Amino acid sequence: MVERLKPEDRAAGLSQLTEWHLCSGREAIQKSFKFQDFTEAFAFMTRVALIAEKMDHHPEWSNVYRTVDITLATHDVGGISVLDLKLAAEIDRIAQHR
Ligand SMILES: C[C@H](O)[C@H](O)[C@H]1CNC2=NC(N)=NC(=O)C2=N1
Repeated sequence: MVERLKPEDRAAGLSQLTEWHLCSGREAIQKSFKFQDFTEAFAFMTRVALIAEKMDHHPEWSNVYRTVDITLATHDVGGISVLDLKLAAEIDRIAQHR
């Protein structure tokens, strides 16, 4: 079972990511993505969904037109684990190759 990260490890991991923020009032990280249009946003979500399923680690997200808001947390440990940092990095990689 994956472990909940200690604050210092969490901060170190976050500093390696671009524009992911700690949520206020909840141990989770979040980032907002904006695309050219709905089709681009949904194509991105489809790619992320396939990676998430492969990792067995799933985002909380919402989509409004061309914006996708993503929150990552590890429900099994009630906080942030290395899986959230890995998925965030994968999501950024996907967003860059659009
Ligand atoms: C049984 C299964 O491995 C777990 O329920 C997985 C599935 N996807 C998950 N996704 C996220 N974000 N957190 C989890 O704790 C989690 N657990």
